[in-house]
Amino acid sequence: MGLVQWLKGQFLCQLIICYGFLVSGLLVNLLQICTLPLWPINKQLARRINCKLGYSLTSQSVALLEWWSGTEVTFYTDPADYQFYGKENAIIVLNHNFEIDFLCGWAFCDRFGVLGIHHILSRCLLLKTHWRRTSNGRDLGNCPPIPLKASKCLAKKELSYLPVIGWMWYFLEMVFIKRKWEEDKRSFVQSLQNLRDYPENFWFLLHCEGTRFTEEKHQISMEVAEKKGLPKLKHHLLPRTKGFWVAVQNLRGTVAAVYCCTLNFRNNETPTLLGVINGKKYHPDLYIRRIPLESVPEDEAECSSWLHKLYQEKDQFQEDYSHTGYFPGPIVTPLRGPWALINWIGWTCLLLYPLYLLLVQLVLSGSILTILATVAFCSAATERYGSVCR
Ligand SMILES: CC/C=C\C/C=C\C/C=C\C/C=C\C/C=C\C/C=C\CCC(=O)SCCNC(=O)CCNC(=O)[C@H](O)C(C)(C)COP(=O)(O)OP(=O)(O)OC[C@H]1O[C@@H](n2cnc3c(N)ncnc32)[C@H](O)[C@@H]1OP(=O)(O)O
Ligand SMILES: CCCCCCCCCCCCCCCC(=O)OC[C@@H](O)COP(=O)(O)O
Repeated sequence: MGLVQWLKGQFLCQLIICYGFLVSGLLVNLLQICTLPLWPINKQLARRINCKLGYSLTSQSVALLEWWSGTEVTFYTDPADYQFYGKENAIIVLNHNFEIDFLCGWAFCDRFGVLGIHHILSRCLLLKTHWRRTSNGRDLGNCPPIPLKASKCLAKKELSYLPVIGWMWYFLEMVFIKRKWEEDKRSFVQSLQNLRDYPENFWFLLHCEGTRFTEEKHQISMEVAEKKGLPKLKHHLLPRTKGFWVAVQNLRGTVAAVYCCTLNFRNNETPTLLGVINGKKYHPDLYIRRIPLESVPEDEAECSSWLHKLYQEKDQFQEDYSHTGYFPGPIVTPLRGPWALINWIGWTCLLLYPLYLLLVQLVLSGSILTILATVAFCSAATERYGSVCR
């Protein structure tokens, strides 16, 4: 095992990563709260600032996935569709089987600039074009318009209470639901309507299955499929169609396409967040199909059948993948930008400095007892953590 791989497995390194994420997250939350007075004055500016703040947090987990654990998503898609990615608003329909599917989603977003900021930095720092100054919606600088992007999702209400991530999503105008239609319908429609004048291009993620796949849930949902006379699915739960239909209806004219995304991992890997933090490399494959929104029926019943048919196709892709290890279509490799890593290193350096001062103070305090107690605590924690991970 190389030194770098050994370091990745060390509790102290992982503790530093989690410390950095949590403290920078709370700082981001605080800065987001500071934007509150701006909302009534200049809502679009407040939204843009929140997107950038969101990027500085979310991209840390992309850096963790791609640079720390070395996991790279392999993208399968039709090259004719590829040209649209990152340049239009879209609804993303994704299977929900893996603990780190959201991380792979963010990595996908980042490759196409939909996570937040890197296009601006690329242009301003790498290509040396002028900073885009906007006023009354016009470009005043002489660089071409820069696409500004954001990722959104439909998530269960409980996630909005999570410190750091949930609070950040609140400011990013994620759509939260209680998964009880009667209670959700008003706020769901309102949240979708709010996205109609969102100043950034966005991708809106919908897990139509409504919950993560387990064998037990699969069995129950296939009983529902049987009662409804629908073909059984092997790799997916039966999709809930109401949320998809409402999203499509409310985002028509705003969103150009549905991206049907099917994610799987090679060699039957069962990836975990802890594994990623431990520096374990996984092998995700993501198949993306672009379906123009006009081909999704407007009528609720027809839209429902359309979605069921889509899931039957997705199920077939997964079945073929389980035999061949491949999705259809050529592999495309969008470039990995350096910004997620630069942002992560920046935060880590900034937040490690107070820790370093604390350490110096500890050593200078000269108290052997305190130093020994600290070393003993760290060793015990490392040992305990090591036995949990093994
Ligand atoms: C690799 C990634 C690629 C791309 C990613 C790209 C971009 C990423 C972008 C952004 C990322 C940003 C952040 C993401 C990060 C992390 C967060 C990720 C996910 C969050 C996870 C979640 O929270 S998932 C849970 C929330 N989502 C949903 O629930 C959506 C699906 N549900 C619905 O749409 C529902 O319709 C509803 C919730 C809106 C309403 O549900 P309700 O039940 O009240 O009404 P319905 O009409 O839908 O249901 C009643 C009908 O259902 C039938 N029924 C009963 N039991 C079942 C069953 N087990 N399965 C299926 N159907 C069932 C029942 O019979 C009723 O049928 P009727 O015919 O009588 O209507
Ligand atoms: C640099 C360190 C980075 C550390 C990264 C940590 C990031 C934590 C982000 C948490 C994001 C939470 C996303 C959770 C998705 C989720 O919650 O899925 C489950 C639900 O669908 C189904 O729930 P249910 O139906 O109730 O079982």
